[in-house]
Amino acid sequence: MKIAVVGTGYVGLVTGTCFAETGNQVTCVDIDVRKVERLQQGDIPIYEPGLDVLFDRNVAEGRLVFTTNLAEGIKDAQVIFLALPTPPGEDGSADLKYILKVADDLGYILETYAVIIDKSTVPVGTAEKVHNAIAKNAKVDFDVVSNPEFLREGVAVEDFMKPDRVVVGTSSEKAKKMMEKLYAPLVRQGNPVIFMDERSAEMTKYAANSFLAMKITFMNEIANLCEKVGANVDDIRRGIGTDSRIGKRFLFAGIGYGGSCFPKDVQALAKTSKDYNYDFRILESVMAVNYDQKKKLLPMVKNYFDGDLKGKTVAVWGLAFKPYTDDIREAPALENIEALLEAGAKITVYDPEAMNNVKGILGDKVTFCHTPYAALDDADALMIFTEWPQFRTPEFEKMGKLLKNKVVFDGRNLYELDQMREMGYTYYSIGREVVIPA
Ligand SMILES: NC(=O)C1=CN([C@@H]2O[C@H](COP(=O)(O)OP(=O)(O)OC[C@H]3O[C@@H](n4cnc5c(N)ncnc54)[C@H](O)[C@@H]3O)[C@@H](O)[C@H]2O)C=CC1
Ligand SMILES: O=C(O)[C@H]1O[C@H](OP(=O)(O)OP(=O)(O)OC[C@H]2O[C@@H](n3ccc(=O)[nH]c3=O)[C@H](O)[C@@H]2O)[C@H](O)[C@@H](O)[C@@H]1O
Repeated sequence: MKIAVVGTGYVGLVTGTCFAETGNQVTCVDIDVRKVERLQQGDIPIYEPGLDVLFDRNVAEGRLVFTTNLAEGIKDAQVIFLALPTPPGEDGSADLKYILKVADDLGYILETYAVIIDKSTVPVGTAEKVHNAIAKNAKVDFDVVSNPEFLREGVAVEDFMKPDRVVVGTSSEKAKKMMEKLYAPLVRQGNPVIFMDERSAEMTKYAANSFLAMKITFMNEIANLCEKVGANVDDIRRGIGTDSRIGKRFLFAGIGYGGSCFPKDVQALAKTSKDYNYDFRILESVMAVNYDQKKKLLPMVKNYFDGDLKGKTVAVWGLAFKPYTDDIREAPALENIEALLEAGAKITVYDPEAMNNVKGILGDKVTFCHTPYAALDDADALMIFTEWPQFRTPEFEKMGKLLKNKVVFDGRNLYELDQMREMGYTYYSIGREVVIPA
């Protein structure tokens, strides 16, 4: 099939590359001239494990090309994906200006029937808005389909190629046939496509992200209670996750959810509820709890230093909002670093992938280090915000020699309590007893 993908951010690039990999001819369009130049030179602007191999192969074999020209990019395309940003507007609703602008342009330039696919996360009713925006000027027949994306950063290729499910919202038989053909290679491998109407598909995406955010938040609240009652949240996770009705995944208590999607999507669903005069109380709680959770370790650090962080050096491990990505959008580490700087602390940081992205924001306000151990040298404490695998089994003796105080504030529960006790560390984590050396 001939496919156009408009927007080559995370989702656009993965969508385009994966559909090229399944034998389609894909043109990716972006207005960011520098990004397109980089892509044309074979340089991927994001860090996403496994994407490079597919990208290189499909570029080399001519199935994946890039342009800044929308008319050129969509020419003869049977399907046109819109993988454009939907950032939160001032009132929390998803801002549709990027999508509606492209929809408007498409009306003028569509030359043959095409299925326009909303891949972005968009509120209920958007397919209709996109349809109307195109229809204003369209001279040919077209359909608008909702096909939300469920991939996770860091495992995006795997999620895209072997999805738990593909959701397609359409009321057009013609578009349905096209979507069946498009996803046939995935269906043949046993990955189901679930068809429904457009509004239900749009809601499915928000329901999925909000449910997962709620699941994490529930565990964070259990963790906070565990600290008070003297229980261990990791045991609770194992104890309830084995119940197949609950499931093992997304039960890890921590420093709050971040990233470019959960925070904005929970907020957007709350706004949709308000617009329809529905008081979605759970969502309000999820947002409030997560706001506090992100700053949870700060009082512990302040308390440890008797309320005064002036002149103290805090080493930070992990900047990305989660491992296997360089994405720092809504990353808990950033908020914490800003607060620590404000309190007068000095910061040394290490992250295997995200430091370049943070340099543009924090500049020389923090010291960027080339190894996790370099960040510890002469630091007064260590804080951990991202569970990169390399932080899981560090050389504790070496760490103890580099740190001025053997104290760790761990937002991801990476270490066993007994292990830290034996090593003589003071160890604060989430939803577990504080380890204080005898
Ligand atoms: N990042 C993720 O893991 C996931 C994101 N989503 C959703 O997918 C959508 C896109 O997200 P990301 O890929 O992260 O966004 P992004 O912000 O990384 O990329 C969007 C791209 O669109 C381009 N763009 C903006 N206006 C344009 C125009 N008029 N013509 C052509 N290109 C234009 C930008 O230059 C940028 O390269 C959002 O709605 C998001 O909620 C859904 C699932 C996963
Ligand atoms: O709409 C989106 O953009 C995507 O949002 C999330 O994917 P992503 O943001 O890449 O990352 P997740 O792995 O879901 O993690 C989100 C946040 O939750 C946190 N988290 C996750 C799991 C957990 O058990 N505990 C926990 O605190 C992570 O640390 C991270 O900050 C969803 O998992 C994807 O299905 C969805 O497509």
